[in-house]
Amino acid sequence: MTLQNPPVNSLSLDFLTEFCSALEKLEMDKSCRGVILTSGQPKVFSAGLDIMEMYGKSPERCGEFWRAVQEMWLKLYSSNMVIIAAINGSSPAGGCLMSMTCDYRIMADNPRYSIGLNETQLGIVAPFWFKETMVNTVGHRTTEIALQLGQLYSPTEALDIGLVDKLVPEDQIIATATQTMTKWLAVPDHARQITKSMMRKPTIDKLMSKREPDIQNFVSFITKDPIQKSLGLYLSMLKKRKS
Ligand SMILES: CCCCCCCC/C=C\C=C\CC(=O)SCCNC(=O)CCNC(=O)[C@H](O)C(C)(C)COP(=O)(O)OP(=O)(O)OC[C@H]1O[C@@H](n2cnc3c(N)ncnc32)[C@H](O)[C@@H]1OP(=O)(O)O
Repeated sequence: MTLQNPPVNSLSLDFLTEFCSALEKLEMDKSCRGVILTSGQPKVFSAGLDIMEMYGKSPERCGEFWRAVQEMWLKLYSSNMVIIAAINGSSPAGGCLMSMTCDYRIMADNPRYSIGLNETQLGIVAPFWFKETMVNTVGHRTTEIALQLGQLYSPTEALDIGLVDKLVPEDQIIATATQTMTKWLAVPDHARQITKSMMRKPTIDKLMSKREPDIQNFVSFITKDPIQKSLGLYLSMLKKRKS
């Protein structure tokens, strides 16, 4: 699957809806046992959640957006398929979350790229299921530091902490992902799928049982004046940096 939402693959409501529907089709297709997730945009895997979906929007619209974010996470994290992330660009916040739901992460070895959950840098807080996905990936202590600082890691740093599994030159990323997929698909599906589910079920069940309160929490948090102000400042910083 190639992410195509120019310029930076930000995760808008429309894009998330289309992504989930495409993933669901593959999940139901018995001939499809694995997916390589990559970006069709230069330099960026995904810029994370579309900040415009959280800025100046009605509570109803924010709720609808958050449900779509939850759905994307649930579909990816609980997929029966082998999902390999071929991270061919920067992957902050929601982009990092998306990468962490995959079974294996291969990143392009380019020091200009970065990956991490940088929410606190925007004045927002990564929700419990973002946090737990990271704990499940890199452990508790590393997550505590990463989340409080809103740390973005270079590919080499990400490899050191286990946030990604392998670095390769960018032009070898799909070939390496394909070789890796062959290895993963050599394991009998049922045994691998049950094992994956055993590892991830507690985190998935927790969000499933708290979906509505999590949406309400998000809406009441994101629509608060100081949070809107922080997002506005961050957006203007992004635009200024460009000029
Ligand atoms: C008490 C507990 C309560 C819990 C409540 C839960 C609350 C949780 C809430 C939210 C969680 C959010 C998670 C997120 O994912 S937030 C998004 C964070 N993303 C970022 O910080 C990334 C920002 N972008 C960048 O750093 C760069 O754009 C980069 C991805 C590195 C690409 O750089 P470059 O190639 O140089 O491109 P530009 O910066 O020039 O960007 C091009 C245009 O795209 C716009 N842009 C960039 N990112 C986003 C985005 N995430 N959303 C919307 N728009 C984005 C950028 O402004 C440029 O626009 P323009 O061309 O109009 O200037």
